[in-house]
Amino acid sequence: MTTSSKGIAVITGASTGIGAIYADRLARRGYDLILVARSQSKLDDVARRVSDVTDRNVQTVTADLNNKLDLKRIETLLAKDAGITMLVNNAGVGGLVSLLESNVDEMEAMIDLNVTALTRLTYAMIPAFVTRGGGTIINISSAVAVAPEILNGVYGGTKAFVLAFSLSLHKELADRNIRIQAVLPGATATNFWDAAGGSVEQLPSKMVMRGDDLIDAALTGLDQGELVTIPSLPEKADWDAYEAARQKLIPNLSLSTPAARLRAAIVAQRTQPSNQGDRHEHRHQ
Ligand SMILES: NC(=O)C1=CN([C@@H]2O[C@H](COP(=O)(O)OP(=O)(O)OC[C@H]3O[C@@H](n4cnc5c(N)ncnc54)[C@H](OP(=O)(O)O)[C@@H]3O)[C@@H](O)[C@H]2O)C=CC1
Ligand SMILES: N[C@@H](C=O)C(=O)O
Repeated sequence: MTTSSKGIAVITGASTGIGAIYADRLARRGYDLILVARSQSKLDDVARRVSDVTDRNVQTVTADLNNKLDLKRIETLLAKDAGITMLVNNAGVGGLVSLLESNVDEMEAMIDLNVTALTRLTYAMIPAFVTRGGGTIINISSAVAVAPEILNGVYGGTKAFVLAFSLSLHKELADRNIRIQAVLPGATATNFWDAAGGSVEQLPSKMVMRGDDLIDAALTGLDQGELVTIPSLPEKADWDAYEAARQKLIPNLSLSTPAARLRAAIVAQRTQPSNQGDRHEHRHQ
């Protein structure tokens, strides 16, 4: 077991699933841990298991990140505890059904957790990392960040936010010795599916990754310096090509004139005699 500490990793959503496996793997890599979730008993189980195997210091903090006061408590912890060197923004919930089948209040709660809590925790963490000269943030996004057609659209939107936010953080903070990684898991065998009202059993097994494989691949991506890690993607070149296509758009996303492909139609509309019929109808309504 590693004896020298790499500092403290704070993992949100560490009571089950992906977060609990991060706890195990990061402790084995020499991190002490602060584990955050709502369920104290599940956090205690994870903490006991991990500290038995690794001898690392593992603390637990119960917090509902949908609750403003609880969230503020975790923000304060991140800002104040000088031992923290890593934040894993993992807590999240999903949705599996379409707009017409889903409830807008549940969608709002999902945005509060997947987007607002993650954003506020990052805002609390970054200035502390800047002051201390560095740190690492791992943001758990999802494959649906780039494939929002697959599950519930609000869920995909929240995970697209996590990806976009991570790309921006990387650009802003690379020269501050702050590492950012966005992880985009595909379907992973955790409680996520039941919590979202479905079942992972309904998916073809060849699409579903084991949690330990997912986290080991994601941490290997981190070791290899990846900004974005899609654990199942066979060819990194495919992501690089996607990213290169996006970068190619950037110089043309804000220009003073409409594109030529649209201009001809605009000119035609503007040179047509004004639509007197419509105005006439309108006047007599
Ligand atoms: N499983 C999958 O197929 C995929 C998952 N992901 C993402 O991975 C992340 C982890 O999910 P996963 O491990 O699969 O699912 P789980 O349901 O197993 O874990 C979710 C974790 O988040 C915690 N959590 C949920 N709501 C809150 C809350 N309001 N406040 C604090 N903690 C909360 C849960 O703990 P507690 O209930 O104790 O609060 C639990 O520890 C999520 O962000 C998810 O979107 C991304 C792609 C695929
Ligand atoms: N990424 C998974 C969920 O978030 C999926 O692709 O099913």
